[in-house]
Amino acid sequence: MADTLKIAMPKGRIYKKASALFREAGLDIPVDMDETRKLVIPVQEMGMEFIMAKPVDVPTYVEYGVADIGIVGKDVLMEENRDVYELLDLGIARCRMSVIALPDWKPGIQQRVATKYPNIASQYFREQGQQVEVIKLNGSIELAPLIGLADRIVDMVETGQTLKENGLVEMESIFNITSRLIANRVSYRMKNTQIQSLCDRLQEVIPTSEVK
Ligand SMILES: Nc1ncnc2c1ncn2[C@@H]1O[C@H](COP(=O)(O)OP(=O)(O)OP(=O)(O)O)[C@@H](O)[C@H]1O
Ligand SMILES: O=P(O)(O)OC[C@H]1O[C@H](OP(=O)(O)OP(=O)(O)O)[C@H](O)[C@@H]1O
Repeated sequence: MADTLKIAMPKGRIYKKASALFREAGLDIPVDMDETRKLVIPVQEMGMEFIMAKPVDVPTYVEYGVADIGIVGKDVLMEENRDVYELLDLGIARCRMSVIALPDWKPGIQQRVATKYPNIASQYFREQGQQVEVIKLNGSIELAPLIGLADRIVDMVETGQTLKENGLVEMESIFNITSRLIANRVSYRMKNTQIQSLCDRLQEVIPTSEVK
């Protein structure tokens, strides 16, 4: 009997899409799992165990090896910069990281940028040769330029509805985002057969047009 394969699953919007992908791959995931408050959930199939995590914490659990593998957005992966293997682009939860401002924005001397992603934003503006003060927020980022906390924001855009409803414009798209399957470096060697078999099954159901 193989060891349990521990998977850090992000609660929220990625979980819904990831569990649908697992089911498409023929893995027997109970449909209502996102409605339970249970945080460690055994899944019979392939001897898996789901660890229901806050999305931003997934790379931490995987780096420390308390989860063998995990599912996480490319945005979090880049921001957290943890020592993990990136195994697979799952092509789900597609959106983009962008610089956003009010339509009348003009470059000024003292620029403030609000974001949930201070590392990504700082690196981006450094590469652009722009000196900005980065302010970390935890949600409703679009509020910042509306109420004068910041001149610009760095945030995700999917449908563009949030921008439209708040009269904001996308100045530049920085990179595209999809969810990724990541692995702990030791687990990848020790549980390679199980991990590879899961990757193979998932790969069969990721539409090629979705993979970037
Ligand atoms: N509007 C969106 N469209 C598509 N994918 C998105 C969108 N917003 C976020 N994502 C992706 O989903 C991931 C998780 O987002 P979600 O909103 O579920 O978590 P969160 O905001 O980090 O969680 P919490 O609400 O617990 O703070 C993001 O890291 C990103 O990869
Ligand atoms: O282009 P759209 O389809 O409108 O999606 C983009 C919005 O979705 C995310 O917010 P989320 O729903 O995670 O809420 P948050 O403000 O709490 O981060 C993101 O931060 C944008 O605000």
